[in-house]
Amino acid sequence: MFCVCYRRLVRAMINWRLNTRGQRSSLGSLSLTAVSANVSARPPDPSVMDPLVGSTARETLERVSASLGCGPTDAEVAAHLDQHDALRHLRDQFLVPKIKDLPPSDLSLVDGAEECIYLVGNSLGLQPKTARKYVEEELDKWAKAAIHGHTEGSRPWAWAENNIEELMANVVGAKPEEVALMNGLTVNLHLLLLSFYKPTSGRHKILLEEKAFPSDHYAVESQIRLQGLDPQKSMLLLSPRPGEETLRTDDILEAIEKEGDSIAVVMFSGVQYYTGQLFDMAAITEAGQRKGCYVGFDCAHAAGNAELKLHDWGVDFACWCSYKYINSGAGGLAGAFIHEKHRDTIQPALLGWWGHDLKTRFQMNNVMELQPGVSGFRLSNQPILLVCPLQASLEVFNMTSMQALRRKSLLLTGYLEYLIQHYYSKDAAQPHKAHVHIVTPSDPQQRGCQLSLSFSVPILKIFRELEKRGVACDMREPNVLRVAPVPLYNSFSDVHRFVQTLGSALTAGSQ
Ligand SMILES: Cc1ncc(COP(=O)(O)O)c(C=O)c1O
Ligand SMILES: Nc1c(O)cccc1C(=O)C[C@H](N)C(=O)O
Repeated sequence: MFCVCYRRLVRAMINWRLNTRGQRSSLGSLSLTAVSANVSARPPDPSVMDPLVGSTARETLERVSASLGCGPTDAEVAAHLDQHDALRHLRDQFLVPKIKDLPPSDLSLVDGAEECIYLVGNSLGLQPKTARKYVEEELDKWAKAAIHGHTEGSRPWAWAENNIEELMANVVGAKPEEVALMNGLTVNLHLLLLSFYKPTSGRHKILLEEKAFPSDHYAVESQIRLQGLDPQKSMLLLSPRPGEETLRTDDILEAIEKEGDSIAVVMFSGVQYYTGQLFDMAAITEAGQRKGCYVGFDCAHAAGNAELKLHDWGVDFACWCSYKYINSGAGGLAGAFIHEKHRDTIQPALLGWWGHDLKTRFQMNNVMELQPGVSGFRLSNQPILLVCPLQASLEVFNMTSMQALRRKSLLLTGYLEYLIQHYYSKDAAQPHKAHVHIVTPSDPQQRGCQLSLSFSVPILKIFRELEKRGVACDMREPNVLRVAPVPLYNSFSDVHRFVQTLGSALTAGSQ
């Protein structure tokens, strides 16, 4: 009985691979044609969209407004930038909630029929339109073919996640075999630390930011305890200089240089969740490895946001969730990366059958044939219902490139910064006027799309007033409002509407 099933499975795998090889390449060229058709119908104007051409976002905005005969803060500029945005069509791939459907909206203040101003893709990305279709396909398959779904259809459950690894690898700058899709982010961080954190008496520390995301902090703390060590002695927390809000790259590198001999693992975030600071991952990796440390990154806020080159930078390991910028839905399937240089040397501490070579996995002879690299870290079969929305989103990423998204992002976030500074900077002539301070670094190379804002008036009231007016953003204790215009689906008009709405919220919230 088993032999029959197993043979059928292997045959299905082989057939599937043979059939889809052709399909996938033709799909690839199809989608390319579709994208280039779109672009050629409405050619992008690089002098409008590329802030590098105009040097800075500010210069681009001033140039565009001069050509339109208006001021840089006028809504016409936003409309013009949207019109010339070569990625504009990607918004149509997502479901943007209407204001009336957001629970905190106050319909006496805003038109509920309008789309909300969604600036919280840094916490939960929007739903790709094809997500529901893909999930329904698998529910249908389960209903009609049940057990046969493991091997049948366009998304055989037994290896469905393998088929989207390449798409994910493109987003994080990795080779497909360096990426695994599995578990949640914190679970993956633990699995990776179990293999990379091998403390000795001399080299036992983990270096991380002082205000790392709580789950990362707890993961590191508990890994240190698991090794019988004291977090007080082995957890090295790096804070900004007194009076400063973000870390200087030089200070990070200096800490590594100074403490490196006792550091086992440098474990930073790619983009800091609270401040929005994008760390110089290449420089941190180089500095850490020069001192003999392993260097890993939590890319939760960097994946799908910044242009990552995990492979080229030689990062040892990384992990990320996929429900923020990668739009896979709450609790979506997370990612893990191990550089190919560790393919045969770094072993998983914990084993499960999904780490076994697919070709012989279902022979079930209890003799492990471990897949090399990160693939061997898989434990359980992957939840197909989580693979579906992730596939839907990665296919949208595949319609463009991280380079093109980043190019738009620089201008989009630069535009947000410009408008906030223009309207809401501290004004010595009006000391009682509420003002906004941008915590995120002003250097575009040191940030992704998020700006973290603090206020001269109580932040909670401002947040509530924004929410009433159809803005989705979030607040993080103690004192920032995070605003993230995501280049995949946000428009310049979203940013303009947000800044206008912020004016009303500041007035209402200051009373
Ligand atoms: C930086 C960072 N680390 C860890 C987590 C926790 O992720 P998860 O709950 O998916 O394990 C999050 C988000 O919730 C995060 O932003
Ligand atoms: N997953 C979340 C939840 O269920 C409730 C509140 C927040 C979250 C988040 O994912 C938070 C997110 N990682 C952040 O950067 O704040």
